[in-house]
Amino acid sequence: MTQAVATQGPVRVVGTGLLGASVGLGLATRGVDVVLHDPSRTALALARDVGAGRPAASDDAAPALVVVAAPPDVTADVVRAELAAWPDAVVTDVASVKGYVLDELRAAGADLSRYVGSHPMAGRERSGPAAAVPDLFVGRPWVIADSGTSSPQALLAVRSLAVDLGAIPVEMEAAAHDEAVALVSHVPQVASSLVAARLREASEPALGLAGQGLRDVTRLAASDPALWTSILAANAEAVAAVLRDLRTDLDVVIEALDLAAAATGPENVELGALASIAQAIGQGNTGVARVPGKHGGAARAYEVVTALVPDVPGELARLLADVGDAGVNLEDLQLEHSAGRPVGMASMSVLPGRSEHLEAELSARGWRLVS
Ligand SMILES: NC(=O)C1=CN([C@@H]2O[C@H](COP(=O)(O)OP(=O)(O)OC[C@H]3O[C@@H](n4cnc5c(N)ncnc54)[C@H](O)[C@@H]3O)[C@@H](O)[C@H]2O)C=CC1
Ligand SMILES: O=C(O)C(=O)Cc1ccc(O)cc1
Repeated sequence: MTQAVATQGPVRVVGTGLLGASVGLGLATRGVDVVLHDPSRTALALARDVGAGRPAASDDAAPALVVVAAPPDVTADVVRAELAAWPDAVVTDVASVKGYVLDELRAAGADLSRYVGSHPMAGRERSGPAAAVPDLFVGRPWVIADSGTSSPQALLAVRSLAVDLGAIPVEMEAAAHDEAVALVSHVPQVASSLVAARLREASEPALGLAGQGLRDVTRLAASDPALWTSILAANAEAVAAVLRDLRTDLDVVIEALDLAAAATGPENVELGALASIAQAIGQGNTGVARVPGKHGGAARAYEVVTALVPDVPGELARLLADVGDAGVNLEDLQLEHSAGRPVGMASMSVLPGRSEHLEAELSARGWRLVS
């Protein structure tokens, strides 16, 4: 049985890569008629194959809604062409930058009453339709950016799209959106890439020491360079402003480290240098505590129970079943593989006060715990 949705088909998805195919797949799964278009014949055929919809044909009914999911640098041109081709359709785009697209549309004199910018804050490090998933947007914020003259009907259509795909609509002006994503998405991407780039010539023994910390910091570094160049260039001013502040902070730490390196011991380090290092780390503590946790609420302090999991099929499932049998709800789970060892570490976050009970239950079932 398909869920009841408010979105009216046909929905036309233009650009059938990761985002477009995920939108198509999510809608098609919920019973909405989706037609697809992409200049890449392979991307189009792959999107069809993953179930994102059917390729557009000349005798198709006019779409009620068009979703443009092309790279940011071509988005405004594509939105403009779609507004012109379908005079009764609402057109939205999912580009990661909103001001740039809106400015170009305004300059071109597009009909902005039928256009609403949007941005689902959900993605993956992989591109293309083969990486599409129908539930990509579930529980994620989806920014709705009024063009300034978007009609209430257009705003409602895009809001419904977000809700039908399981996302949480968040209304925000384009400029405020761009400053926000510079800080929470675009600069983290640059930082992750730059840290990972330092590893290019690392020796094998050095890499063998890598733990979850490096994996956490470099996860985004696997992203597509072409797409991210387009995103960063379209949000250049806001991203560069945050990077300048980051450079100032980096310079303070480098200077303090140079002073520490020049001293013969901690007591001889020039006054204030160690405090600068502690302050940088401490300010990071303050910042990370502000990152919203699961379900969009404030970050919660969980207790963590870590178990060793033999690298054998079925062992992780057995561990999770034992956690369930112990009557404990997992709030989060992280897996770490030790390089060259046939064992992994499963770090399970549980609500405060539940770790002692879980540890006792897992020990009784023969699990080795790491304290
Ligand atoms: N990848 C991510 O995690 C997220 C990406 N976005 C935004 O979604 C949009 C699409 O990104 P992805 O799906 O990740 O990229 P992708 O590379 O997987 O797909 C982009 C698709 O656009 C097509 N395309 C290129 N030029 C086109 C044109 N002129 N007209 C129509 N289609 C064209 C390409 O053939 C390709 O199939 C971008 O604007 C990006 O900023 C938004 C949220 C998350
Ligand atoms: O993986 C993550 O944490 C992301 O932040 C993914 C992402 C990438 C690009 C966007 O425009 C929005 C979301």
